[in-house]
Amino acid sequence: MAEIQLKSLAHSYSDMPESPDDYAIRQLDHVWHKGGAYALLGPSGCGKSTMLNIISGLVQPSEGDVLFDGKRVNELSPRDRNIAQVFQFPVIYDSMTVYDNLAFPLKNNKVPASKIKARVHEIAEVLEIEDKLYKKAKNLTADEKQKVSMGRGLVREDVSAILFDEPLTVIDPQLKWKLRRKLKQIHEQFDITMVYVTHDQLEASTFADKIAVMYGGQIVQFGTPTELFEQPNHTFVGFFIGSPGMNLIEVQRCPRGVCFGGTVVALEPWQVDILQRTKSTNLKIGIRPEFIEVSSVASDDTFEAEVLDVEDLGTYKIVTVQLDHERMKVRQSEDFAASIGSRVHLSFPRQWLKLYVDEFLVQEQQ
Ligand SMILES: Nc1ncnc2c1ncn2[C@@H]1O[C@H](COP(=O)(O)OP(=O)(O)OP(=O)(O)O)[C@@H](O)[C@H]1O
Repeated sequence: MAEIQLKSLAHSYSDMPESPDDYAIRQLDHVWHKGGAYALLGPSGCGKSTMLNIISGLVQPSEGDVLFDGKRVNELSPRDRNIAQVFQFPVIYDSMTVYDNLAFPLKNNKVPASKIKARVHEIAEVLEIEDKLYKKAKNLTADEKQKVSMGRGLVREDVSAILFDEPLTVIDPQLKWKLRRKLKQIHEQFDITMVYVTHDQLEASTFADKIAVMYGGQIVQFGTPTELFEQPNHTFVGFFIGSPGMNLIEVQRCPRGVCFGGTVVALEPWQVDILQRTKSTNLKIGIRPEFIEVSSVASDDTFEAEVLDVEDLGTYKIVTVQLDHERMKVRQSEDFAASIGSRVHLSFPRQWLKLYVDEFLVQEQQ
């Protein structure tokens, strides 16, 4: 097990990158700590697989260093890095039995036969495939095959880390949840550094203690699921995490706050202070649907809006409102009764109203 550090890392698939857009990974520093359960979450094409392949050694980064426990491994082959990688599709030998598939990485490493037997049985038990051990792999279902693929990664006790690249893509939706729980349990039992790539926020937050959100070749936030929800560092995190995502509104500077259309939103003095010191005109405010308060009566700090739509999701409602020329989503309890076309009064609790300059969160200096 190792701490994996990425230092000034960048990667371009082009031989002659000319602009930041030519990079699949833009320069970043990051540490995956020893024994952590991490998810790497982001949309298609943001650079997740590239990052995993750089860690495992399948791809050589064009710039920067990969360090395992402080030692540079850029020149080491994937095999010498001792990384196990589980891909979207099972990588197993169909003609071999499940037992031989699991034993293979250990035989390769010259582990004594008695040790191999004990370890293969231990892993098969954890993955609940003990009764399949002496079956040919080709006779297994897709999810059983993927379990064997995972088992081949888990069976080696000397691995630095296990990297999962969307490992549940081929798995039946009902089994996905079970396998995710299994992986989490395995992590707790074996205490291995695990990095799990996915574009599914639910998958990321059920597996990982901390999630790295990737966007445009950068890690825009690394935090717990709660931190990503309550304090999105970047507009993309606000938009991508949550269902529906954060309401984001383009705004201009106004005395004591910001405005859009004819609406003026007051901000905290420290936010106004920072606004006055920045030149950027790329300004947004963000608030999650869960944090907007709705009332039928107006008060000093409320904004009048029209109800455009009410979507009943069984245990709660998602209400679409129009404030000025902006549409916003608001999450309300089941007993929300205002009808479409009626007027409601919104308030934005200050602690949940975020200000973004150039897409990044403006934070109070401690
Ligand atoms: N071998 C390659 N040669 C050239 N460009 C590549 C190669 N592999 C990936 N890319 C490009 O690098 C960028 C990042 O791709 P990558 O596969 O790392 O993203 P991803 O987040 O894993 O996407 P997905 O979820 O679709 O697998 C994309 O623009 C992609 O087109």
